[in-house]
Amino acid sequence: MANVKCNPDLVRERAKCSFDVNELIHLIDGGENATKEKRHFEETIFSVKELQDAVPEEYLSHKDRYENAVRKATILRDVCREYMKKYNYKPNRFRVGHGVFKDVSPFLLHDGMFVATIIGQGTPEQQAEWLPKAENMQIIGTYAQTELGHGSFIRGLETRATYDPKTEEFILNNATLSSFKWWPGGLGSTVNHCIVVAQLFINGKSYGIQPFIVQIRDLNTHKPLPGVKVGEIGPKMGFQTANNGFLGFENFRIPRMNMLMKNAQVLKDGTFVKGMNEKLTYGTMVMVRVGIVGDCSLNTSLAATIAVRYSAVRHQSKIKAKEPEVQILDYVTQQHKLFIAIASSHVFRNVYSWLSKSYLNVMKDLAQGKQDHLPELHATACCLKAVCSRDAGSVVEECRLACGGHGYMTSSNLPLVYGFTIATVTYEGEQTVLLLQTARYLVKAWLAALQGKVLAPSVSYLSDWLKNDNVRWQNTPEGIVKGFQHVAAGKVKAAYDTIQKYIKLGKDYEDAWNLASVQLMKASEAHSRSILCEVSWGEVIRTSASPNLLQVLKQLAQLYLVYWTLETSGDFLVYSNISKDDIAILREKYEELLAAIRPNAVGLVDAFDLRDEILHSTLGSYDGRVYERLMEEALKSPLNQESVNASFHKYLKPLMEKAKL
Ligand SMILES: CCCCCCCCCC/C=C\C/C=C/C(=O)SCCNC(=O)CCNC(=O)[C@H](O)C(C)(C)COP(=O)(O)OP(=O)(O)OC[C@H]1O[C@@H](n2cnc3c(N)ncnc32)[C@H](O)[C@@H]1OP(=O)(O)O
Ligand SMILES: Cc1cc2nc3c(=O)[nH]c(=O)nc-3n(C[C@H](O)[C@H](O)[C@H](O)COP(=O)(O)OP(=O)(O)OC[C@H]3O[C@@H](n4cnc5c(N)ncnc54)[C@H](O)[C@@H]3O)c2cc1C
Repeated sequence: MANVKCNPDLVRERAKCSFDVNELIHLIDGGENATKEKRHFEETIFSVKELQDAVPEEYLSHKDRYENAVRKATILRDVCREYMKKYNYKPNRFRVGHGVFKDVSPFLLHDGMFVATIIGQGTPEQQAEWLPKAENMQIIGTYAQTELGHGSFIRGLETRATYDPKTEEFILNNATLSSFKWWPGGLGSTVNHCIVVAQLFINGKSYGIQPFIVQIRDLNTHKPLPGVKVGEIGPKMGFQTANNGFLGFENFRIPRMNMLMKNAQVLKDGTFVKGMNEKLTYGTMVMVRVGIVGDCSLNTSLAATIAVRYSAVRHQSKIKAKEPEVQILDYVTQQHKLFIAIASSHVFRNVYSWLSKSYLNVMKDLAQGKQDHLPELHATACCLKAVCSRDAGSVVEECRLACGGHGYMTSSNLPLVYGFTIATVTYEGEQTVLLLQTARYLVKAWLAALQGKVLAPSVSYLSDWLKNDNVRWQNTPEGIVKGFQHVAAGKVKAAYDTIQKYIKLGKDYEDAWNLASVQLMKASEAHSRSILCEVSWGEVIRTSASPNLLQVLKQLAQLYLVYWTLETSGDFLVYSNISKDDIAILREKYEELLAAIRPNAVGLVDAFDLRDEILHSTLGSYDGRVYERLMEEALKSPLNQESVNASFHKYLKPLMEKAKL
């Protein structure tokens, strides 16, 4: 990239960077070798001509766009397969996926959830049967859980799987419209198999929801099998190429062994054998929630790279009347909008790495029959997924707005990035619903703290606070982290007390919970923020890097802490010993941090190492040829391929002539 002829502003920005950009790239990737491998893989993918679109896909019809996405998905699959064989390297398909599809792959659910569910929910025999076929694409699948009538409340799902011991089969039925599966990616026209989450019935008795692997289309003709009604749900706000679909069954029979039986089992005679914990059926969702935190880091880095590079190139208005128009990046308000995006991407990455480790540890425990840490993992994954996805959506939108009118252009790619980022707030558990799951855990933890019990590490601050809620405020990163814990503890206590108040007024527990649920949701958000702050600051101070880089990483981590303290200063005034003077000091600190980060802004986004082919942005390319690219892309519009459009003769001219009469 270094040899590309760049916009002079970007050249100047890069020259003043105080740290080694390559060092940060390697740190993010996990080592110099990992960067080399990543770059070699990406070079290979983006040199495949067939993966490059001649016409921007936004000009294609819905159908053509889908077909083009499937075409590219199959080529990408082949190239990856060959690459993996040749180099024994497991690539990150999600990252290059943004480049190849701009939006998302019609195979996203195959890779992200179908294969993962076979691994997580299948017995060794079932894995041996389906995993090789799924991994080498002999079968293509999705994860079909959500229905028209129910998404959040999965115990309310209506799709039925009724066991027939005579034939040793399950009979699938969707008797009502609301029971139709609705949303699964790839279901529309791509997949031939699904994980169907359905209510199990044996001898008229319900045994809760279970996962079943179901073939829905013929492998040769791709026609829906008899008894299957399947189709696509139509255009959405984003995810246009994900091929989301609907599905219903009528007396559709599948063999008994198609129920994934790692947890619960149905024996030949119809005996139901309970698993260790029925919530393990929800395991794929926990895994994906963890992954989404990582995805939030990537999505935020895409938007930050585009907006920061554009802000370095764009000149508008003046700070001093007699001086030239400034780079918009010099406006402190612009820095306020953008630097939190850079900082958030690092925070999400560090927290993702921490959460993934917890996830893997819990999976190891579960394999040995130990489930003590599962509730803590579930609660942590829920609130982090909810808060990170919401933050990522807000940050991406702020980056888009920070690009003014050009941020509204599809060719900036910011609208698309916003489309797939904001979807993460809803899928894999709607944000409020997940925050309230964490709140259940926090309320239990609070009760345990009141009873003097030892709490799990992520909530032990509740006991500390109970012992001493009068800690002197300190304007240091550690002091701020403590402050966030105080806010969270104060909010948990307030929400708990509110529940108790309603119960004393004669409400039953469930109604009291609902009445207190805004407070519960906010407590859960505060808990999540305290984890984000504690973990990210802890990761940064443990990072081994050169002094120059470490200084910049600490500035970013502090910026995150100070930004969120100021954003939620009302909470701090209520729940901690912060004073108005402390807030004034933090405001000053925040301004100092913006100024300190300013010279490194372009270097920092360069260190995300996102190739132009992944960014897909007229505003964010490495060379900063913003206006040239905007014009080049505009000229690709089909309306610019003719000097006079037919509508002139058909409609405009007659209109003007009528007006003359
Ligand atoms: C960098 C890598 C990137 C990778 C990215 C991944 C790529 C894939 C991305 C794909 C893109 C889009 C795909 C989208 C797919 C989907 O959306 S699939 C559908 C997802 N649906 C949901 O998430 C539904 C949300 N609802 C629920 O999860 C549950 O219904 C809910 C938890 C809200 C409630 O369940 P109930 O059974 O009603 O439980 P409840 O009574 O409230 O609680 C009982 C008890 O159980 C505990 N519990 C609940 N869930 C779990 C769990 N998963 N694990 C452990 N324990 C769980 C809960 O805490 C309660 O405990 P308590 O002790 O009684 O309090
Ligand atoms: C882009 C995208 C891709 C998707 N892909 C898939 C897929 O591949 N497979 C799949 O199975 N599903 C998929 N989904 C579905 C997704 O998982 C659900 O939409 C999601 O879980 C939310 O459920 P819902 O739509 O029923 O929302 P609802 O639950 O109806 O939410 C509506 C409102 O009700 C509120 N609400 C609901 N319950 C409660 C409660 N208990 N307490 C307080 N408030 C509540 C919510 O907070 C929200 O404000 C996808 C969705 C999207 C947007």
